[in-house]
Amino acid sequence: MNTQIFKYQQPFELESGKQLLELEIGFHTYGTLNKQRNNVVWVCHALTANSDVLDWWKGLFGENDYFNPEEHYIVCANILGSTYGTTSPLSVNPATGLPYYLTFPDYTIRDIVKAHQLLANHLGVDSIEVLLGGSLGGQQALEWSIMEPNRIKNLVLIATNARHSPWGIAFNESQRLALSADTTFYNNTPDGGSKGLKAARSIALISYRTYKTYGVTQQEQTDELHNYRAASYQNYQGQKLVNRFNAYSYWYLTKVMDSHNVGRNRQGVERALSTITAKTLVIGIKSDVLFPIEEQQYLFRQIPKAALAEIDSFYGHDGFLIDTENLTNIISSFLKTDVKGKIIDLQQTA
Ligand SMILES: CC(=O)SCCNC(=O)CCNC(=O)[C@H](O)C(C)(C)COP(=O)(O)OP(=O)(O)OC[C@H]1O[C@@H](n2cnc3c(N)ncnc32)[C@H](O)[C@@H]1OP(=O)(O)O
Ligand SMILES: N[C@@H](CCO)C(=O)O
Repeated sequence: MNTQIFKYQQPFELESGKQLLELEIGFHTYGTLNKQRNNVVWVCHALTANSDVLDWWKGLFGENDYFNPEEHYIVCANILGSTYGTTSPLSVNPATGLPYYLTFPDYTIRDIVKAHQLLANHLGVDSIEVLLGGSLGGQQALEWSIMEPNRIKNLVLIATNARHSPWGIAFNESQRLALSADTTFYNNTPDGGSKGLKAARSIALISYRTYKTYGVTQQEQTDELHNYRAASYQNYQGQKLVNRFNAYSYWYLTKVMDSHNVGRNRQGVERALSTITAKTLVIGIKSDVLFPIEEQQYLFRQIPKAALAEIDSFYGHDGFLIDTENLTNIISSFLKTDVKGKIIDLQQTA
């Protein structure tokens, strides 16, 4: 299915006080909005995905999956600064007639959500039955539920946090060091910084997997002193991202992740989380080293109507994209549950 484009032809004000003169948002919808307007499932995607959620979240989203276009009106929008249809550092700045590259303004998770609110208004989506996202997508979903509590009925937060951690920022900064060490990053060409991007993805991947994942999938079969499998894997994965992404979007998106702090200008994180009215399911992955389980346990304790599920995944953080059978079991039982009190501890239902 092709990406649709929503054009917002007015200045778009950012949290920083800066503005984009024009905004385009790439998005996908599947299914139809029903008469009661209560079948909207809105997906917030993570760092490098796109709006075609039926393509990258198979097993949870699809014709024969729990979230399907037959029953649901599924919406997913590409995030600000990404490369799949939404205004990004590779877009032309109307003020100069040239691509932004590193003159793209800094922005935050709140700006991404604000853009998606414009799209929701445009689509006539005034109530979201289920808002969900993992990782950076979960950060957006959490922000949205605080910015517009009345629009969100059910909230599903997977492998995410309330404020990006010093550990997470350190990983992101290490990736930006890799990007900026590649002098072609300053060439201002669409493929500038490709070698840096390859290194950055390699660094990031270590935080998305675990010691055990590598031990099982990349174990050497011989005593050779060259061509280690783990080394080949890092190169392969780095190049795979270079082939479908760009260094400038990656630079800005890592900075966006660093900015995540639901407590900013809201009298702190706990106060902000206490204002969420959606029935909320928090899912944590026990093997996640980037967004450790303590971060989801914290969300569970602070959000008023919250349930918690902790899952085992062989993959670590990226388990949120891969372990869809587990997610389906947990999310479907949560949505059937009537939350009356503060605590529903689903733990692992599957
Ligand atoms: C066109 C687009 O826009 S696609 C956008 C969709 N992307 C997203 O949604 C982003 C989120 N997705 C992801 O991060 C990933 O795709 C995940 C986490 C879902 C899955 O990761 P994968 O890379 O598929 O899994 P995994 O870590 O097991 O790696 C398997 C790949 O590594 C290759 N590989 C494994 N070991 C090695 C090795 N030692 N040396 C070289 N290559 C290796 C495999 O052949 C396989 O290659 P393939 O992807 O070409 O089939
Ligand atoms: N693997 C994810 C990032 C982890 O949240 C992505 O590339 O979007």
